[in-house]
Amino acid sequence: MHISSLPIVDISPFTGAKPVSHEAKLETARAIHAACRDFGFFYLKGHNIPQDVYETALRLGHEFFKLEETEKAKLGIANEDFARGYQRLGENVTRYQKDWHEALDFYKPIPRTHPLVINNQPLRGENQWPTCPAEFRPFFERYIEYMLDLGQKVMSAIAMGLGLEENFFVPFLDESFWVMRVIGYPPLQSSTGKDGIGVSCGEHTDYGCLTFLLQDNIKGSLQVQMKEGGWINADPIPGTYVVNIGDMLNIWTNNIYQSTMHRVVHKGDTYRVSCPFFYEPNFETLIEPLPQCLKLDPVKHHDPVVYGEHLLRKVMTNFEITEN
Ligand SMILES: O=C(O)CCC(=O)C(=O)O
Ligand SMILES: [Fe+2]
Repeated sequence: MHISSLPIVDISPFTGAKPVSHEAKLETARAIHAACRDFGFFYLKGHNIPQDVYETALRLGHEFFKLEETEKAKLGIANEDFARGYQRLGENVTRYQKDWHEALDFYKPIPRTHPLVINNQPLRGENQWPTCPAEFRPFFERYIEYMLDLGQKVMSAIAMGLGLEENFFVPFLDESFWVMRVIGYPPLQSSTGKDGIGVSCGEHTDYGCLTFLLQDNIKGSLQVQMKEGGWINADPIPGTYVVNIGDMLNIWTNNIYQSTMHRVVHKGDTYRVSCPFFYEPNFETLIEPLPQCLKLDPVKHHDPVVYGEHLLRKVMTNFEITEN
C-alpha cells in the first residue's frame, strides 16, 4: 500500500469548553491510537490554539533571526548550561554532521536559588530570552502555557487509546520538563556534504513524549520515514499541528508505538522558521514498559530509564563545542 500522507486527528472532544459524551472521547482515542501505532506522526486539529497565537509564534521567530549575528550571539548557550540559548548555524550536530539551522532553545526554567541549580546539576537553570522583539518573552511564556495544557489533553486521549484511565499519565507529566525550540533554516545550498555539513536537521527520533510542531507554510522540508522505509513529506496543513511521539512513549508502550525517524531538508530560496514544543515527562520520572502494554507481548523490549538522564545523554551529543 502506498501512503502519501499522515492521518488527521480531531482532538476537540478533549479541548472543547462543553462536556462531551464518553463515546465521543473514545472515538478520538481510537483514532489517536491507530495514528500512533501505524505512523507515530499525525496532524492535530481541534486544538483550540487561536490562529493569531500560532501565527505570532512564527512571526517572532522570523524577527529574531533577522537580527545581527552579534545581537543573537549575546544569548549563546555557553553563557548558561550549554543547552539554553542561541545556537548559531552549524553548532547543532546530528550523527556527526552539522545541522544547517540556527535556533533558540528553552527548557522548563528552574530558579537560580533552587538547590539543583546551586549544585550545578546539568540542564537546570534559567532561560535566555531575547529582549528584541520586546514581545518575544511575554508572548512565548503564554504560548508555553497553551502547549502544556494541550499536551496534557492529548496524553489523556492517548491513555484512553491504550485502554488506561484518562488521567493515567498525569503523575508522570505534571511537572513536565518541557523543551521549546524556535528554529531558523536558511535554504540548503551546495554546502551540503562539505565541511561536515549535513542537511537542515539530520534524521532523528524525538527524545520524550509528544512533539507539537508549528512550521512555516512551505512544502517538502519536513520529511518522515514510513515503517516500510520510504520517506514522505509532512507538509503543513493550515490550522493543524504536526504531532509526533518520542522515545519515552516508545518505551512506555513496549514498542506498540514507535518514535518515528524524521529530518528536515530545506531547499528552495526562502528562510524557513519552525517552532517545535516538546511535551515531556517530569525530569525524574522512571519510564519502563507499562504492565498494560505487556499483555500483548510480555517480552520487555526496553530497560527502565529516567527521562532526565536520557535527555542529558542526547543533549550532550548534540553540540560540537567550538571556540568563538
Ligand atoms: O523544523 C522541523 O520541522 C522539525 C524539527 C525537529 O524535528 C526537531 O527539532 O526535533
Ligand atoms: Fe524532531
